[in-house]
Amino acid sequence: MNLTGVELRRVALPLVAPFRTSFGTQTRRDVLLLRVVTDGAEGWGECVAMADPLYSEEYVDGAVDVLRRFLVPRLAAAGSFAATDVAPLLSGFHGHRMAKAALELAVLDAELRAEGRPLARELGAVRDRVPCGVSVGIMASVPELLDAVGGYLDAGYVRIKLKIEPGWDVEPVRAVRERFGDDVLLQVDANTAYTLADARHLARLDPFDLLLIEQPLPEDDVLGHAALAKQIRTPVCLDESITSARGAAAAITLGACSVVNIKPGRVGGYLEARRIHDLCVAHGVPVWCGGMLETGIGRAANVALAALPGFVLPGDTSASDRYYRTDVTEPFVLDEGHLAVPTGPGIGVTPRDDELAAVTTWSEWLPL
Ligand SMILES: CC(=O)N[C@@H](Cc1ccc2ccccc2c1)C(=O)O
Ligand SMILES: [Mg+2]
Repeated sequence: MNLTGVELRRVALPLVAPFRTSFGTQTRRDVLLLRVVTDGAEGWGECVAMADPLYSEEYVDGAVDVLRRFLVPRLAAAGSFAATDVAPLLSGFHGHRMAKAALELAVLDAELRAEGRPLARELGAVRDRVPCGVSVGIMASVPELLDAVGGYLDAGYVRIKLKIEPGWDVEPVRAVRERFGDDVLLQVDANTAYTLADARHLARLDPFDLLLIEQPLPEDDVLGHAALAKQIRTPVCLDESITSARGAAAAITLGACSVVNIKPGRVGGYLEARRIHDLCVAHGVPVWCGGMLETGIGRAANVALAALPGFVLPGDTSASDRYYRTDVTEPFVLDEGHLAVPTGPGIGVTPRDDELAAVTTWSEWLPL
């Protein structure tokens, strides 16, 4: 396949409600979308980086720069190539996994659309719909949290994830258990907010039968997570720490995690995400699909990935209206707690021109 050009496009989407985590409060999403034009078809990709480097070291302006100056020119110089060539072609550039993932997805989408093949089948999906969990932010009070959780359970979400941080952890978890009972699938996500010195405090979550505690310690503290896992009963799940299949193998071997949150953007793309899935399945480690408040473009690809056999826990593949009043694609709507896996060629969704124009803040065409 030959690339004829890449369009970089930033869209601004207000969130339906502020989303507070241990690294700050978000009220809008500044998303970088990619449209790749090839001799065969067009393809869409989404970069999950935030506007500010608060979740990871990547941020939107940096992704734009590295794509414009390094990643796209590298592909342009390669002449004809397949989607599986993208990661090797870009491997000389260190890091920038979210930018690389966006470009790889756009090329993969174009390639599959040209051949009329759905992404889900290409990745090895075994289901036509996936059960959906929801990520619930830190709230101003426990009553507000309980209202939010009640609303999501009424909407049909099959798993609740509570953002936690020091000072907002045991009490909200206890309140949710007391209000909604022991059968609700419940987990927490600290986004690196604790240290190993908090182990005894985190062990106070053990009585609440959580599915997992996600990324309690800093992303580079794999040994700390292995030590913590020996001091608490709640299974440790890693998110920010897992950036490649090699890193996943090391974390599992060291006993740093017994569950993995797979986010294609964080690990450099959907093909690396599938490699991590395969590796975790081989080790008997359950995986689930994380979320980065994607638009329908990234959401469609995540739902396809979440349909692979090793994704045995509900993911953060929530409906579009969890975050946005309107989406750039047809919205993903929860149906009995599930989202349907797109069946069309490629990612199976396409942005609506009117919606896209309404939320576009900037775009640039990179001719090749
Ligand atoms: C659904 C969920 O909790 N996602 C991330 C955290 C997160 C939270 C807020 C975000 C705001 C803008 C962009 C990315 C974001 C990611 C996580 O699992 O750790
Ligand atoms: Mg997380």
